[in-house]
Amino acid sequence: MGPSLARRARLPGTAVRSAAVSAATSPETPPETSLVPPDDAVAPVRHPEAPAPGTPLGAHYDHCFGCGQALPHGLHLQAHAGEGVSVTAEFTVKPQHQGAPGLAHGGVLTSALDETLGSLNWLMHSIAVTGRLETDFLLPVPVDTVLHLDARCTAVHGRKIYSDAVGRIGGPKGPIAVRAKAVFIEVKVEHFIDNGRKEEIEAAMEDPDQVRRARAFEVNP
Ligand SMILES: CCCCC/C=C\C/C=C\C/C=C\C/C=C\CCCC(=O)SCCNC(=O)CCNC(=O)[C@H](O)C(C)(C)COP(=O)(O)OP(=O)(O)OC[C@H]1O[C@@H](n2cnc3c(N)ncnc32)[C@H](O)[C@@H]1OP(=O)(O)O
Repeated sequence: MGPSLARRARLPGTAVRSAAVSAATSPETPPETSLVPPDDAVAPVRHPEAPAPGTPLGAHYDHCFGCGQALPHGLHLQAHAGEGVSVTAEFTVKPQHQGAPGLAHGGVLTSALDETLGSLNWLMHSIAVTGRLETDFLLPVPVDTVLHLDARCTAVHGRKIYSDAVGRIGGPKGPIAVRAKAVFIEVKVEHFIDNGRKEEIEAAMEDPDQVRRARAFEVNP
């Protein structure tokens, strides 16, 4: 075996001499938004027409990697409305979700958290995209495990929606294997229409169910 990368002699011309750039001060990257809501944030409000607790939320888009049924290798996550602005969801780790042998990939687990947190916005009839998401991985999650997810919205500040989630293994009351905090940013439906690839957007706009699902969230009371 050759020397480790740390001990290997540097190749000519590979030294990086540029000054350290702080993400917080670079004009190209705005500073990170804190995951802690500001003091003047308000409590989230459940929309009066939000589905009753226990109701399955269904997929927002059939080809969504998280909740869609059309992708064979997707997560096929099933979320249910909870009390207030909370949801529960289940995701079964499949062999195609492995990172290390027999264990779920961390990015896949983060996707499951992201999807669950994203579905909270439905209960407020708000369309929002993930702005920031931080995950803690506390236990390894083997293939075939059912991850029991529980998410709630904690605060809203302007277009920023603060939420957190945990994922338990060994049952809905089992130990926490993953947890996350997120800030979602409310957007108009045009966010998708203007930015999505043309062929998928056209197909979505030709699907009356998809248009209904997207438009239903546009008008807040
Ligand atoms: C008819 C066909 C329609 C088809 C549509 C189909 C279905 C639609 C329905 C529902 C689907 C909705 C979501 C999907 C649900 C679940 C999936 C999981 C969720 C995801 O996986 S989703 C993908 C990953 N996600 C992105 O792809 C975002 C990329 N990004 C951007 O598109 C922009 O970056 C954006 C829009 C985020 C902001 O841009 P912007 O210009 O609108 O915002 P702006 O600068 O005005 O900031 C306003 C305030 O947000 C703060 N802020 C801004 N950016 C932030 C950040 N990143 N983190 C934390 N805070 C942030 C500022 O600090 C300011 O805060 P303050 O007001 O306090 O100053």
